[in-house]
Amino acid sequence: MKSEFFFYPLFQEEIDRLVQNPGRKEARYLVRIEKEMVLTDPILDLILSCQTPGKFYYSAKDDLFELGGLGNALVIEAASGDEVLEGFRRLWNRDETIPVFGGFAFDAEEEIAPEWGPFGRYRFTLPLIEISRSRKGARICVNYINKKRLPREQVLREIADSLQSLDALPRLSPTAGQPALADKALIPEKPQWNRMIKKALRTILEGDLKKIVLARKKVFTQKDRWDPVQIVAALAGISEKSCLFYYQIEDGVAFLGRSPERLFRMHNGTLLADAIAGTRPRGKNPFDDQRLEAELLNSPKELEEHRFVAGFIEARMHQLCTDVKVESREEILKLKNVQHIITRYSGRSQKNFSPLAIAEAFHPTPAVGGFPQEEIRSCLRRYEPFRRGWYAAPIGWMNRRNADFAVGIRSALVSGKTLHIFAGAGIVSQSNPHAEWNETEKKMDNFAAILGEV
Ligand SMILES: C=C(O[C@@H]1C=C(C(=O)O)C=C[C@H]1O)C(=O)O
Ligand SMILES: [Mg+2]
Repeated sequence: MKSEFFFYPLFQEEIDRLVQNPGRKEARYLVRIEKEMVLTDPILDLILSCQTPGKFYYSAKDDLFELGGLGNALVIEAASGDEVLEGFRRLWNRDETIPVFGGFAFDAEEEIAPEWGPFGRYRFTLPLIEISRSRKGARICVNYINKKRLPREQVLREIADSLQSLDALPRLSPTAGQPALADKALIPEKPQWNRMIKKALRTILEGDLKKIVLARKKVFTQKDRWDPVQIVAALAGISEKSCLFYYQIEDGVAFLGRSPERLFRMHNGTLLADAIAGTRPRGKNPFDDQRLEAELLNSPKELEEHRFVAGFIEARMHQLCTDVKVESREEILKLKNVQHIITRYSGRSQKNFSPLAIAEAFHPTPAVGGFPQEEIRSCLRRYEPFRRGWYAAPIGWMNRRNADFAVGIRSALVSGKTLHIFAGAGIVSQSNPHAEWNETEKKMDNFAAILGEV
């Protein structure tokens, strides 16, 4: 992972050229220098090896686009989506294709739990260094927001300084070895989970709600701080078609995961969305795996769970799009430890909705909230013994028109000495508390393997 990649030499020539040809004296609001490049190192390795406190990485499940960021040019922390869009208005007036990375809390009305404090309600970052890779190739950019309206020469000097400071940082390699665990807490414990599920089943029986997705978490405490780099590097090594996301806000504070679920992708007016719900473990051998697949695709309980999601996504697609197509219906999605039922949709976005407004229209889908959507947040506030923070909420990148957001599941929050690992399960009328517990256990297996948990 150790990388010998240096940023200043890449931009030095261009910076010198701009200094020598000042043109106008005042710099613009956004100073951005872009470079196409041949990149041999994986973007994730570059991001992880650099010891700057703020950084992120995102790769979509179909590998169409990868984005990494180091440092902060502009961070918008906000209480609403509108505030976020207002925060990036000037940036996108200058160039609407510039991507920013971030997300928002599962329940933006809820009080923020202390461990989620640095993430806040909505948070998006325009990085100092932006590295991306698409089918067209790799590109590296440096961004500077000239809030103080400094003269151009000074801005260029500041850019050069920050690049040199990045280059001067010692390069990180992830720490090796097993963690020295001091404590492991299950929130809730199994008996409380059983009570929670039974309560949800009563609510469903009474007919108020039809599906409630309930979550639990494991909190691992170590004597020393967790190394989020070690965890995300291990997640990246899993071969599986899923989104990889990493959002580090401060040293040792990061939200990361390997999510099979794309909330949506918006690209030149085409909207793609997945409905994923209904679960079985992977089999011990191909024969066993096939048996479990058949069981999943024929189970009325799993199909019911899935169809609440598919029906909801389909309805939303019709509100947002024309030409709505079901690309595939009720197929199997195989992951490392589990398999799900997946239905895929596409459509043409019919209005000028911002990607953030689309994310808010979908979230929370019945895959992670429940059905009907309207009452679910207040219901979860009453049922779950912890606050979800950003777990199961949209996370990804957007510019003014395009976006790719994952649903932040199969995820963990690293916060100093504590590591929170999350998983939920869709409760429907035929759910059984014990089976749903086992399902969530399986969904945490990626992390269990990393932690060497038995
Ligand atoms: C809520 C999670 O996953 C969701 C719940 C599923 C289910 O209950 O079958 C399957 C996939 C996701 O829609 C999670 O992984 O935390
Ligand atoms: Mg389920």
